[in-house]
Amino acid sequence: MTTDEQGTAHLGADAGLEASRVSWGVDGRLILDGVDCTAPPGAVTGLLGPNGSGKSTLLRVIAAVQPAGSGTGEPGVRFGGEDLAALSRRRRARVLALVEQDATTDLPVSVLDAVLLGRIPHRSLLAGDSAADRDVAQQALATAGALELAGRAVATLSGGERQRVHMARALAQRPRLLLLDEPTNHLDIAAQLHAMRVLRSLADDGVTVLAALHDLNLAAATCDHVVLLSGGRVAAAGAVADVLVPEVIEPVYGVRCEVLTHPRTGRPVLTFEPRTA
Ligand SMILES: Nc1ncnc2c1ncn2[C@@H]1O[C@H](COP(=O)(O)OP(=O)(O)OP(=O)(O)O)[C@@H](O)[C@H]1O
Repeated sequence: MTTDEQGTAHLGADAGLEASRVSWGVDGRLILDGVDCTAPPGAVTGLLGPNGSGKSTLLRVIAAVQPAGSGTGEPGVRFGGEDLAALSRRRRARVLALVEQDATTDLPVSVLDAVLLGRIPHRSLLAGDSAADRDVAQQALATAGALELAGRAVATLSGGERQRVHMARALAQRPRLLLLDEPTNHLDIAAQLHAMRVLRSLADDGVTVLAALHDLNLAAATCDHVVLLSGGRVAAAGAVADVLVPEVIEPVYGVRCEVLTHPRTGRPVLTFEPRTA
């Protein structure tokens, strides 16, 4: 692994994510059952699935917030060829950032200070924030559309404003692997599109992006690849046009689904009805 002057970690040239046969259980219940999940560099990969299908759990296992349980075979999460769980916490935090669903920040800190937390893995242990760290944090706030919030107390922010700050904190970390759990939660439609444009631009810069999303149309419009979970297993994975089809979506979500083609982009547009209709 090499590191540039901003402290960004660079693993091997092929720095994609490969999670193999990931299993995780609690209280005797298997929540993830032998999940394979890949996310290539330079792409936005959507992690889809109904409520409770295991999306958050998988992101937490990939981020090594939760240790992978013992499955069959040799379960593991590799990024750029390296075993993420084997890296030290500090080294891992220089490689990946996780934006958790409804992450709360109860600390009485300003938005700028919260975003500066993303710089901690990049500076020496006893050093405070440098001017360069502050620049990176300001840039991250601007990219996330939250620069005007910099002086506010995090505790006073609305749900959508907090979501932007969490994104900014992750951007300030300058990760090579960005994991996001419902990054468009609480965001209005313009802010959702902005957030997805930010992810696209990061992917264009070579960052590997894996985002759990509920909105299948947002995934259809913006993702390159999708991994669809159902009951802790992978129901389907691949290109958007191959996975977001009625034969796959209807049994997993228990709805009727039709797929149209967007007249301008050519991407799929999905419509849904209850199965009984
Ligand atoms: N620590 C835990 N203890 C008990 N059950 C858990 C724990 N963590 C997750 N689960 C259960 O595992 C299942 C998968 O949860 P997870 O949060 O990963 O799903 P999800 O796909 O992210 O759901 P959602 O779309 O509703 O956010 C759920 O049934 C959840 O209740």
